[in-house]
Amino acid sequence: MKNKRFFPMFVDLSDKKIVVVGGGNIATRRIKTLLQFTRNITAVAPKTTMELHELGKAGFVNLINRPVKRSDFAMAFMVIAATNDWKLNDEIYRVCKEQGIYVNVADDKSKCDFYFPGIYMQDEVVVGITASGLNHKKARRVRVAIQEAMEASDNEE
Ligand SMILES: C[C@@]1(CC(=O)O)C2=NC(=C\c3[nH]c(c(CCC(=O)O)c3CC(=O)O)Cc3[nH]c(c(CC(=O)O)c3CCC(=O)O)/C=C3\N/C(=C\2)[C@@H](CCC(=O)O)[C@]3(C)CC(=O)O)/[C@H]1CCC(=O)O
Ligand SMILES: NC(=O)c1ccc[n+]([C@@H]2O[C@H](COP(=O)([O-])OP(=O)(O)OC[C@H]3O[C@@H](n4cnc5c(N)ncnc54)[C@H](O)[C@@H]3O)[C@@H](O)[C@H]2O)c1
Repeated sequence: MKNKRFFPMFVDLSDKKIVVVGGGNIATRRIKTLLQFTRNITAVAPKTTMELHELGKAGFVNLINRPVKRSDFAMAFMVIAATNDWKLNDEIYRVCKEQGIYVNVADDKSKCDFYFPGIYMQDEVVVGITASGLNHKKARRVRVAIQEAMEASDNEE
């Protein structure tokens, strides 16, 4: 093991403010995942994917179309830095650490208070898989294996 193990905390996000910085493919994918847990998401980016633009227009996400500002993090519980500018991602990391906000920097696993897991959900069951930041392909493989096993056992019933 060349990395720390993170505790799998299952947390109620529905009443907490989440700020996603960036509006590209990664931000869009993570916002779609988070929408299964909360509608309290603010995304800040000068440019967004069409899909995120539509989610903003439909009112699922509070979309702010401009470069991020420090004040965007006020009252945030969790921040995801998913811009294509590593210096900006690093600055977001430092601001969040100063303010005690949980932060995930999508291009640097050493700057994550939490990792994004591979997720599978079925009714009341929520499966979250991490490979401790060492192997996202393995996290995906394990998630798919569990998903297939659960679906196969349903079909047997
Ligand atoms: C599980 C999953 C959840 C999700 O993202 O939804 C996830 N990554 C997934 C996919 C994926 N990731 C990457 C690609 C691009 C193609 C490729 O390279 O293959 C693809 C494939 C794709 O995009 O399709 C590239 C990548 N990922 C990270 C870095 C930076 C670094 O390692 O430092 C870079 C290089 C970025 C760069 O180039 O700068 C970092 C992280 N990615 C994590 C999670 C965290 C814990 C990982 C672990 O458990 O080990 C961690 C550590 C932190 C975090 O981001 O939370 C999801 C699979 C879900 C599923 O299918 O079930
Ligand atoms: N963790 C993972 O699983 C994973 C996977 C692939 C890539 N990445 C990393 O995630 C990051 C984003 O990747 P992508 O493919 O979504 O990039 P992208 O180029 O599609 O999107 C970048 C976004 O950043 C926004 N941005 C730029 N400057 C900004 C500013 N000042 N304020 C707010 N937003 C700003 C842009 O408007 C754009 O929406 C990259 O650093 C990439 O290396 C992470």
